[in-house]
Amino acid sequence: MSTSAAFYKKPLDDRVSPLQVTFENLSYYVTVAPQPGDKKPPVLERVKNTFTGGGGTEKCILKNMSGSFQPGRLCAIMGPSGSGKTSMLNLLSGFTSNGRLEGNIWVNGRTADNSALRMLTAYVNQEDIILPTQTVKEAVAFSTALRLPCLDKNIQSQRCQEAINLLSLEHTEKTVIGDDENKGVSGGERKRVAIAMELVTDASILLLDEPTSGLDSHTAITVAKLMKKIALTGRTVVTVIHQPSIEIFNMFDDLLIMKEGRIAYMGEREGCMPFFAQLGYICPKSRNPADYLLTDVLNRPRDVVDSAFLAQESKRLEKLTDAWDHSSDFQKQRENIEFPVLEDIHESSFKRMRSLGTQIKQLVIRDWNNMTRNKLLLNIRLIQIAVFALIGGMVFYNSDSKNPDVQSQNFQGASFYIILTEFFVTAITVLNTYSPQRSLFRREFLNGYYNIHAYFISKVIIELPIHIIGSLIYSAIMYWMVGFQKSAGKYFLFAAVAIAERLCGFALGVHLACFFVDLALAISVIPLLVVPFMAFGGMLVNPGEMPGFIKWCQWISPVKYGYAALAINQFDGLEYKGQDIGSGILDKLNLGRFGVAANIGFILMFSAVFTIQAYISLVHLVRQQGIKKNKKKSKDGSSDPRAIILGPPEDRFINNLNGIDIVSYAQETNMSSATVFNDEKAIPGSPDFSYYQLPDPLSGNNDNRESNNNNNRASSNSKGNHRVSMFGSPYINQN
Ligand SMILES: Nc1ncnc2c1ncn2[C@@H]1O[C@H](COP(=O)(O)OP(=O)(O)OP(=O)(O)O)[C@@H](O)[C@H]1O
Repeated sequence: MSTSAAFYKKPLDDRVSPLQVTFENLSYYVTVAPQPGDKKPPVLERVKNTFTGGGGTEKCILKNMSGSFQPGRLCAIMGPSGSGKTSMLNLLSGFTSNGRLEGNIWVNGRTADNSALRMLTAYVNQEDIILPTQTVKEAVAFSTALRLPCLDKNIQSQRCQEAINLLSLEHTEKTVIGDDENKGVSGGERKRVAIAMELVTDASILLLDEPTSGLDSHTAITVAKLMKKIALTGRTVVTVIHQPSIEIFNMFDDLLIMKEGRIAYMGEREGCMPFFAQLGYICPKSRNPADYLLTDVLNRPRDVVDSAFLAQESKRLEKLTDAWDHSSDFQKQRENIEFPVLEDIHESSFKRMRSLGTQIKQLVIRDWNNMTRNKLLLNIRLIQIAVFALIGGMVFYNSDSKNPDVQSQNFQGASFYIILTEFFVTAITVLNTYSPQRSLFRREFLNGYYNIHAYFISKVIIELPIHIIGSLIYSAIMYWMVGFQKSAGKYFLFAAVAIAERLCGFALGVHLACFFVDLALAISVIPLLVVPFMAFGGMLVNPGEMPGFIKWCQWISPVKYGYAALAINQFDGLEYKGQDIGSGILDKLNLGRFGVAANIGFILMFSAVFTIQAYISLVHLVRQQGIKKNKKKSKDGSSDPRAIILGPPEDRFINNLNGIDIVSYAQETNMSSATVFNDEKAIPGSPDFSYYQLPDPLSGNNDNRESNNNNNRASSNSKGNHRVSMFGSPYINQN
């Protein structure tokens, strides 16, 4: 019998647990918008779809894929563009956020759902989104501090340095990552930083999407060598690659060749070309096998219009993938699935999230650096505050010296102006700043850097003081220039309203940034809020004179509460030449029965509502929509994906071992230790035998030992149950 585990070697790095990924009948579907020419559903259904977002047609991205990825080996996923390589990697990493999944993915024989896969894998995706203002060392240290399972600070910094050295990034340690506008590290270095950031997690499964794309050939080879080096430590390394050079191609241990969501070949690299040769595709000696496969064998001609020829090509390609399903190499993959590595998965294999306090601390430090290094943005924000205050101050300058009518009009105008600048300008500024960080948040969240609470709280910690200081500067300039009432109490209430409106604008900006995928879309939605908020703001039209059926809208406008608070604050007790003029004006304004403090309270309530909405939008952003959930329960009844992974393998795989000569199986598969059976066939010597140490395949030690005294292993079972143990604690098979 040959099995997948034949590939398995004891890891060289004792931090690594050998994790084998197997998958069976994996199909993945997404819903796409209805295409022109699609049959239209009945009217009622269309109306329902408008609200539910349903109604699209289902598209199959991956079709019935079965196979395995082995620990200690480097596997390349190759295939023409659109063949489903990235989708496959997204499924393996648990990054898939929508669609429907059929089939199973197992890690060491345990069902793994999206969240389990995210905890077990490190994923370097194509975009390698890293905060541009971080230096190389800061980026790697940030990942280490938040994701390395070990808490010891010295070990953390040692591990961070190890990763930097391994990726030859020492000379760029202090260089910023940069972006299109501010040049930082090169494309290849950036790619290597992204790999280092994942490597420090000590994850035993490393997935990379096109890590060599856009790199010169020398750097591409360096990255490929590095992947090989990582695989040799015992990790399972899977990479999507486009058109590798012959040198890189020869570094791969295994290949998964895909065509239109199906497997065209999966197995050892050496077996690939003979497999295709057998189907009549013989690679000329002068050609790079990867080029030959991707251009001559698997590619559908794109520039041909002859429909008969295209139909012929479709048939040819279908035959090719059908041939895989009937091949002996496919049978090997089936055996890998049926007889997986069953080694225990330990807690240490999970990426561990730090405490909330540590997450907040790391995020606050990073955000602070980001803000202070982004000097231009910071300066513009400060200048903006000063300019708006000065313009307002000049337009409404010395209003207290004017006659009562002008004074009243100016105070009302100034109050409205303050609300517009503090509320709407802040909302737009925040939206512009936060919207681009959306994808960074999504990537880091899904990669297990931090949770939503930590992200949220850190943003508030960083932004709150800035907005409060901003409003204080604004109030200090504007209040005295306009000539509002000279009273410390009134000044502080004025500042409190400005702060509350600014916070409300901040919360609205964050909400819009989290809710809309696209910044342009979010900006175009802002007028839809601004105009009604202004119309019902209490200044443009007298609230008492509005038509009854629409009057209530004033109560859902944060502008109205701010305007009312400022107007009441100023007109209350306002005198002209010793005469009270304020009460008359307030009566005419019809601003409602609430006082200044109550109005401030309402503005803060709006801030809280926008904040909650922002939080819900963030949750929505990372929510796993529609993906099949892990319904399986662990043996102790838990449906927690972590408990399932830490528990025993599925009965199916244990049962598959029944009746098999487990000792020769383990020897054949190079396992260093195996087996406890109350089954005479499997037991060398005594029927009470409980543990058998096989020769270590790496040390070449052939001194087989029999032992009865290993307490961690099974002893004979009084009930006569069969016990099977591969590398770990025994699992009882109730026969
Ligand atoms: N969420 C989705 N909605 C609609 N179509 C999708 C979705 N995800 C993937 N696809 C489609 O599935 C196919 C496979 O996409 P995928 O990105 O996995 O291909 P790929 O082999 O990685 O391509 P490339 O080499 O060009 O990156 C493509 O036709 C793509 O348009």
